[in-house]
Amino acid sequence: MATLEAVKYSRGKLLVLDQLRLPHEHHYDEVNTAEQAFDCIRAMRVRGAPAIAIVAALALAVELHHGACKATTVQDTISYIDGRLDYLKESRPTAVDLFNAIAKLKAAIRVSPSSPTDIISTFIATAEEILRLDLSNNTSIGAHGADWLTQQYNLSSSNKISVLTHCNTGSLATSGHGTALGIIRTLHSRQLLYHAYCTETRPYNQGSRLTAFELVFEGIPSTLITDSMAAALFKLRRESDKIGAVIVGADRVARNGDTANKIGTYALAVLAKHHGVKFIVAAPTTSIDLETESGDGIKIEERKKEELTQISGAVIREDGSVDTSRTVRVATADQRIDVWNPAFDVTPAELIDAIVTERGTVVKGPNGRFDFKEVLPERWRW
Ligand SMILES: CSC[C@@H](O)[C@@H](O)C(=O)COP(=O)(O)O
Repeated sequence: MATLEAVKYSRGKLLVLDQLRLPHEHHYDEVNTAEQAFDCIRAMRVRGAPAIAIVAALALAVELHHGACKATTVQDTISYIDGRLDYLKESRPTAVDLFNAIAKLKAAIRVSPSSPTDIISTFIATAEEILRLDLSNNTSIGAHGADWLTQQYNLSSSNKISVLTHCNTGSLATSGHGTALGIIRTLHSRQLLYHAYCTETRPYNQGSRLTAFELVFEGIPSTLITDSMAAALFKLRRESDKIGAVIVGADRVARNGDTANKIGTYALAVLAKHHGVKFIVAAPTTSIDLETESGDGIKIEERKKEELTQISGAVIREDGSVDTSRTVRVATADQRIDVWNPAFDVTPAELIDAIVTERGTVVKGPNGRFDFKEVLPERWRW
């Protein structure tokens, strides 16, 4: 079955799905410059840690492919690209995939650059590799996560698991398949999934607008709840509803395993601990930040108050059907109220049971700490 694509790319052309219009409208914007990519990321027309990095890298690749860089020397070409990457780095502050992609691109163009053309070709090839790798990484995360859960719960087609997920970590947040949602997809394809629950994910509703849409699109048995219903869900003891695991993504995993993810993740981890439910983070190694010791060092993005005080959606006709041609924005609170709107929170490593990467599942060692040496030998430094 075809899957949803956040980006469509061929050399020299990048199309980005406008996620603000989902689930009612499927509209792709052409993104040709770093400025357009910056705007697309900042406005959250594309969102999700891996997808942000992919759009930034590919937009600059498109710009370079069309001759935007007029530099005639190796040094000036490198400076031009560095400047464009530094600009893109400012688009959103919490997800580390973009920063890791920028570091990779900057390093690649410095390996024996012989001419401006050579540097530009290397840049484009590296940006395209970031896209390719993300897709294969997600498939591996799905397999490792499903393997780990199978082993923990002795899963089989007659002993399936129900899970809860938060925010959107699927095809729309990545190059395809997804991270946490990738594990859910793999469980489903292996006939090991009883039911997937997804939270609405207030205030931006990535769960109800995007994850619910992906789950329905894929035909995965699923139910939407508000964020505030999670504790009640964990308490249910009906076989079909018993949640075996919470599976979430990550915007940044610090060196000690503390994980920044969509606001509300921390609350779910506390609830999961209380109810004895396993809490799993699914993230490619591009989301791991070894330079940041703990969650205290992660910058948390704060977003505008209108995300809490207003909401937009398609018009419902008298007969209950949805008129996708018209969207309206409505006020849901007194517009003068002060608002605190952190987009992410940090779940302490002590509340996380496993971190699933494309290179395997990391659990705490006998010292009670996560250790990413095994999955990131090339980046690991004491
Ligand atoms: C796969 S990214 C991790 C997600 O759980 C989530 O936090 C996310 O998609 C990022 O949020 P967003 O603010 O929508 O860009």
